[in-house]
Amino acid sequence: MSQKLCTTCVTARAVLRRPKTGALVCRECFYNVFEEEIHRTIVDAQLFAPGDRVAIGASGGKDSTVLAHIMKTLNERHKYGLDLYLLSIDEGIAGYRDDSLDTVKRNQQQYDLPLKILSYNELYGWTMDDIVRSIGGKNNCTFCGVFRRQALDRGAAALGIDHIVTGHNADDMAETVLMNVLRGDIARLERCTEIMTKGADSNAPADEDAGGCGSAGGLGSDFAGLSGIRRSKPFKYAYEKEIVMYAYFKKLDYFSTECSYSPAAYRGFARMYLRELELVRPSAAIDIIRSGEALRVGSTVTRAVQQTCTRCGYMASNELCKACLLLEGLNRGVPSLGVSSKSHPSASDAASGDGTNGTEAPRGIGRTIERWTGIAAPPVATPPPEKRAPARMDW
Ligand SMILES: Nc1ncnc2c1ncn2[C@@H]1O[C@H](COP(=O)(O)OP(=O)(O)OP(=O)(O)O)[C@@H](O)[C@H]1O
Repeated sequence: MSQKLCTTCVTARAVLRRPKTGALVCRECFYNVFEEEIHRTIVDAQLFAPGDRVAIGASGGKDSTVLAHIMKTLNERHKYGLDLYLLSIDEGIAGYRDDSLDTVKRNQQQYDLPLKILSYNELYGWTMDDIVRSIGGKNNCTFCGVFRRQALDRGAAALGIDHIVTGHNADDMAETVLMNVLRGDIARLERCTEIMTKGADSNAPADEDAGGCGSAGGLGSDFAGLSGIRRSKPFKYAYEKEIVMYAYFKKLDYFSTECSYSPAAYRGFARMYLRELELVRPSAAIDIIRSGEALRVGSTVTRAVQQTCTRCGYMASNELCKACLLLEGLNRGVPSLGVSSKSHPSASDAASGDGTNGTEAPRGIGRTIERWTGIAAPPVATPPPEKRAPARMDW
């Protein structure tokens, strides 16, 4: 196969078989087609308007690193006229997020984008390490997903940004559809394939739609305006494998270690199921997304009525938003408060809600790409030496 020509340019040697289409392509044609598919997604969904201030949710992982690279590339190439920023949340997980944030700081230099980092500690007075010490290893992803969502909203609002893009990809979307089907969450199923949401997050776990906070540390009730923050997923139709290949061939600098608190989440089962489906039907992820998009939910299905959190003023499905409830439980030493919700998924589900438990690029990525494509991978790119330059906080 390695001697075959690219089926697009019919000139250069093919270096990979696209997982999405099965087409043999050379490196340049792969970059081109991958980037232009994202551009098409953005244009078709009318995600942006000139002058928009857009924050890229940057975790340092493969998806958001490729997203930052592509958003910058397309913004310049197609003159979107966007003001781009990197927005990172430091959950306070020693040995994981501190290392991935080092990657984001390098990305900030590489892409020359302003970076804002907000930490759980400064927002809530708790790091994830503190939370796990307090509650143990079981429900921590619920806290993390809910708090991250709020932290991203808060960071964006503080910067006058009304649009956050995240690196959720086609595999994430398809898994979410499957999970909502499997647990019978019809109301969420209706919304989970939307490319853009405003306020409530269709992927959010439990009552995470509420975002919000109720920090004993006194975040106050300054959530006015946050309900207007848009979230979108330009990688909605991009296959995770192709994102990894793009990062690999472009030698992008990303962090590929799994979160130390990542449990055997329910999403993991959906992911395994999707992988098996793809063996017999490579288009399974896109087909599942399309099915989700075409679904119309009957009027008899009960949908949560959106309210305002009486404590912090943010959107909620109950008197208190989920974040306020969780924080209340932590501060009162009753961490189970707000974790179990009859009508909502378990804590392990929550790991997936904000995309907090996505599949990382496996180690030995060269070997993996070889397995996926059947083509010998080039030598592994070593990340550039760490520069340790201070992050630019020029908001
Ligand atoms: N700590 C964070 N700070 C900012 N954005 C985040 C953070 N964690 C996740 N995100 C956003 O949510 C998306 C999905 O996150 P998830 O945890 O599922 O990771 P992933 O699928 O491995 O993505 P990535 O490879 O970008 O880490 C990320 O691509 C990123 O845009």
